[in-house]
Amino acid sequence: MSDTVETAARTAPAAVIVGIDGPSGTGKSSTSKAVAAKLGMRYLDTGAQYRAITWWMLSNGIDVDDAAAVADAAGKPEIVSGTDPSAPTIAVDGADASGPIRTQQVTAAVSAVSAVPEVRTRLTELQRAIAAGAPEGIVVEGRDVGTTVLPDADVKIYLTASPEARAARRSGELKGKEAADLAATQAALVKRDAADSGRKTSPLAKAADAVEVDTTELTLEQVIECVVTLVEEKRSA
Ligand SMILES: Nc1ncnc2c1ncn2[C@@H]1O[C@H](COP(=O)(O)OP(=O)(O)OP(=O)(O)O)[C@@H](O)[C@H]1O
Ligand SMILES: Nc1ccn([C@H]2C[C@H](O)[C@@H](COP(=O)(O)O)O2)c(=O)n1
Repeated sequence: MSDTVETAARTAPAAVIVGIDGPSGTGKSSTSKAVAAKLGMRYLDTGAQYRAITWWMLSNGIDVDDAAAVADAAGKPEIVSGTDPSAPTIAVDGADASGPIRTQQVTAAVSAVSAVPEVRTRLTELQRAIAAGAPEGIVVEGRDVGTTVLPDADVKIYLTASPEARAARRSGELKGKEAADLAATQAALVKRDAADSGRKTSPLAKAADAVEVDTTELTLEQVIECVVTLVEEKRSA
């Protein structure tokens, strides 16, 4: 090995794999993107993949409450995630799906689709392949990353926040009439958490070895700093 190559090998940061899980509105996406961007890592939003497959089911007339029909179709759409944290992308059968996957219709249907084991098997395989192909390291966010997708992740974080704080954050993103209905936002959020935590296959859960961070009283910057510190400690260990 030449001196230059040897020095590079010694100084290059290890390819750390980070899993960030937690309920809706706890700050997973904002934190994961910022941490990945700061540390030169890739970023994967697994929720966007569940939303993408749900959008495809709805667009193709599949009854999302018919688990057998969803299971039969689970292998059909091609889902491609772009993992640049400053411009993450999601495409279904070659079409940009980043807008359509954020509609209320998709949000209301995604828990039913993501409870179907065939859907989870398909997307878990995809997520593992993406993580394995990231030599820079990757921050993967979702609901079951630490427990199921990447149980050997180097750093596992479980974000929480009170339902009131999460609803207020979500309402802040909405405009006009929607923003006024804080109670409805909170109720929808709590309902989705219950469905995600209560499903049989790979429910939303904190991994035994995850670090829990309650973000209720923290600014986003404080949460990012906390996670960056944990990842840097792991990288230099
Ligand atoms: N610690 C925080 N303090 C205040 N606002 C925050 C904090 N963390 C995130 N937010 C804001 O809350 C909103 C939801 O954050 P984000 O989308 O990152 O959550 P999430 O956990 O990924 O949600 P979901 O699972 O529904 O996608 C965003 O508007 C974000 O800017
Ligand atoms: N690893 C994951 C990620 C997401 N889901 C499901 C459950 C969520 O309600 C939905 C949307 O996720 P969000 O965009 O709100 O992060 O996708 C899951 O089951 N497993």
